[in-house]
Amino acid sequence: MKFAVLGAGSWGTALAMQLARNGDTILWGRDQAAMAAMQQTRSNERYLPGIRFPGKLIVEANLEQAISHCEAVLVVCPSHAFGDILKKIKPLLGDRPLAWASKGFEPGTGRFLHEVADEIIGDQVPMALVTGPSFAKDVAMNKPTLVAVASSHKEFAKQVSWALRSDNFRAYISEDVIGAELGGAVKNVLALATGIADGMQLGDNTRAALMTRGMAEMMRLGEALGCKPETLMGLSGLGDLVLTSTGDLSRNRRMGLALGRGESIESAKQTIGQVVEGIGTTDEVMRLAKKHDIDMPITEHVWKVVHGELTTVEALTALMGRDLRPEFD
Ligand SMILES: NC(=O)C1=CN([C@@H]2O[C@H](COP(=O)(O)OP(=O)(O)OC[C@H]3O[C@@H](n4cnc5c(N)ncnc54)[C@H](OP(=O)(O)O)[C@@H]3O)[C@@H](O)[C@H]2O)C=CC1
Ligand SMILES: O=C(CO)COP(=O)(O)O
Repeated sequence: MKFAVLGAGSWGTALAMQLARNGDTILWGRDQAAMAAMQQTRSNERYLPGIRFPGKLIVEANLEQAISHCEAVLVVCPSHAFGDILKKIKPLLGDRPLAWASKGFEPGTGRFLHEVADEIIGDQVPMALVTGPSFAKDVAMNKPTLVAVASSHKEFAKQVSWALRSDNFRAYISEDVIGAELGGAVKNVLALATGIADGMQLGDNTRAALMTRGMAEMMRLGEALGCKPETLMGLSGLGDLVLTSTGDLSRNRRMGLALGRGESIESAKQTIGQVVEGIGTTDEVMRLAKKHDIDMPITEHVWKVVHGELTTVEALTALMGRDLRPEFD
């Protein structure tokens, strides 16, 4: 199946490279000059410097051309741009199936990306999402990686997983779309939390505690939303939480590290220079937690730090001072 990958940031480029290890794959990005440079150097020097594209990766700066020459579309943009891109491609899509690999919620509404896709594209075509513990750089460098492909269309999920499959890449399929999306979003907030703790040099015990109790928050919210617990304990939940809470390639973790050292969000954003989904996701997870009356203290205190209501030290003191309770309710 020939994919057009829409979004030529680090993850779109890495996924296009992975697909191109198996066959012709189109990579589209909105920046004409950047796409011309990619075609010339056969690499994405801005986001993945020094890593050369496979021969079967086709660089395309024209959106209509990209879609008309593909059999399926994979959208890999930041979550805030997801709805806009879908509106743009809807008239071009025809009966081509649609996948995405963005992680997060629609800003301002807290809607899952599959809800946004359902509203804009409807049941016109099969849809799937790719998620799980996968740093773009490692995938681009062909390091062994496992992801999950979630879809209510089992056949399309299988097609996506086969298109991605290689000696160093495996994609497991799942039918739990909400669970897969929830894990990939909430872990961004928890990567901020563990990053903050590490930036404050609180030590290994604190990181383990935040990951474990953060996982409990994810499970509580997941239960309220009807997710399968095993999805959250799998690649798209726990797997991605471990990766982004411990791996310094994570932009969310690096944002947390900066906040923990006392830097501002704006200055950390400048230094990171790429999308940090967790800042917006914190708002949307809090919105969901309130709507479903779920206690998510770590998320709540990350929210308070991000919004300047508490310093990192005050947030730590408040979390450590909570009433004692059973580990499992
Ligand atoms: N990087 C990673 O390791 C992983 C990322 N993800 C997820 O993938 C998504 C994309 O992240 P990533 O590629 O890393 O982000 P980057 O910051 O590396 O790149 C973002 C890309 O999106 C493009 N973009 C931004 N707004 C629009 C728009 N309105 N229309 C079209 N393109 C747009 C940017 O274009 P321009 O360069 O012109 O600004 C840029 O190419 C995020 O949701 C992220 O959480 C998931 C798994 C792994
Ligand atoms: O989702 C990711 C890896 O699975 C990337 O995480 P960051 O967005 O924190 O870099």
